[in-house]
Amino acid sequence: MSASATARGTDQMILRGGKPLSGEVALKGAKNALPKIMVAALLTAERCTLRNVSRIVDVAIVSDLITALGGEVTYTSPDVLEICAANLHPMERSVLKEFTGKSRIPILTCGPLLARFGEAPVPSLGGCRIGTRPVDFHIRALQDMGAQLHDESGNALLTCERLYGNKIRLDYPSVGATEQVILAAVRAEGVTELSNAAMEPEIMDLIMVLQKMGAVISVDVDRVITIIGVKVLRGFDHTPIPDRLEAASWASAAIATNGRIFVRNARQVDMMTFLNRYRQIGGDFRVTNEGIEFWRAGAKLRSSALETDVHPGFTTDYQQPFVIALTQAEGVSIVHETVYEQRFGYIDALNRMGAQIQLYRECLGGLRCRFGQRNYKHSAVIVGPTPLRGAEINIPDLRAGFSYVIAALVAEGESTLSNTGLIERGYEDLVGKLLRLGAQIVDA
Ligand SMILES: CC(=O)N[C@H]1[C@@H](OP(=O)(O)OP(=O)(O)OC[C@H]2O[C@@H](n3ccc(=O)[nH]c3=O)[C@H](O)[C@@H]2O)O[C@H](CO)[C@@H](O)[C@@H]1O
Ligand SMILES: C=C(OP(=O)(O)O)C(=O)O
Repeated sequence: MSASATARGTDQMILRGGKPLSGEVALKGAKNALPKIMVAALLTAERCTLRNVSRIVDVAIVSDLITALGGEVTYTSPDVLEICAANLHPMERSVLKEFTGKSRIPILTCGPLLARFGEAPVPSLGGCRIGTRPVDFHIRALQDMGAQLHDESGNALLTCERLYGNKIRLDYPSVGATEQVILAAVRAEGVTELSNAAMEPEIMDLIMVLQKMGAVISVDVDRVITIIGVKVLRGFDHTPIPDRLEAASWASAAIATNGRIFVRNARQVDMMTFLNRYRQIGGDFRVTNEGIEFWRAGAKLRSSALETDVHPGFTTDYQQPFVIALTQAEGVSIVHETVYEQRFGYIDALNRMGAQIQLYRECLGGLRCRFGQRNYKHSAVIVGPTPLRGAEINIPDLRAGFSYVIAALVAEGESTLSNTGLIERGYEDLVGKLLRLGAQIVDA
């Protein structure tokens, strides 16, 4: 967050609504790809280069983690990062403690650390508080590959002589657990066949990197990924895929504020499901070789019924910003959140701003969901269009934070958002981008 825009406090932003956002923003490497690719660099002693690196907090956390493990992390230009993990050492308890609760990434070091040192402590993770987010699939998969779990006075430690390939099936296509298995299997002995794997574009990007490093990985039909372990991996030079989640956030901002935003570097192939839904509710877009431009097709937006799902479904991380657009749509919209049990914690504040959103415990959709009949309010019914008015809001998580920014820009009057630092986990230079799009930030 730039110093000027946060003049009211280090973690606060005051926005005045009522003006459409118009102009251009450019995407850099994806939040959900970059940090995992940085972890892949721990699998080799050779130098690795990452380009178009976004200066988001989650990248800074992983840079610090790699440094604390003895790796070298250097920016050779503002967005080019070099990593060399030649002098890596096992994770000490103090390092584990320092990175507890900071992001989702530290657990992905388990595979590389087991491969290099035969031991890896199991970190407690951070990330958005949108559900319980256990790591049981990660641990079970590593155990299936030969790791042993020890619980030393509450500190879980994995050890192994070496990891072995195995047939592993995930109970649910978890992104993190899929990445865990891939990162562990590339240097395991033998073949690993992972079924019910997640297939998100960011996972495919990680696989591209590992293939550049010398790994042998095939992506088969029906969510099966096969990895043949190799003894040595080499360095890589890679430009991660652009952030489709940020692209969808700006697209939602464009139609909610009735503006027009060109998102440079946005890729149609990663966003097809989102683009279809965008068009259904009355958004339009133009795809060019340089990116995608987003705007409203007509004066009014239309309501919709949708369910979040694993890729290629409607990604859960699109959900919160999109809901703000739905508050401006004519009629009744339904959103069934099937990935996280508690991703509607941000709704109360929107209702205070004038939105009419009711939450339900029932599954309001056709998908078989793990949260039905379990007391989680995971379906939302949105009645629109509703004018919004400014409010004081505390940001609970990353995407909720961006959705409140959009709501504040739609609203009449001023809104004070606090805890804006959380947004920096996934959006680089948010204030600069907002200002260039014409947002009215008080005191910026
Ligand atoms: C840093 C990163 O890439 N974060 C993304 C990643 O999170 P993350 O990798 O944490 O999300 P997962 O795909 O693992 O989680 C999906 C669901 O599986 C459950 N689960 C997961 C693992 C496990 O061991 N046990 C278990 O029950 C979770 O509680 C959740 O309900 O994928 C999510 C789903 O697309 C996105 O919302 C996050 O932005
Ligand atoms: C849920 C998200 O992130 P994380 O998994 O890092 O908490 C997100 O990016 O929307």
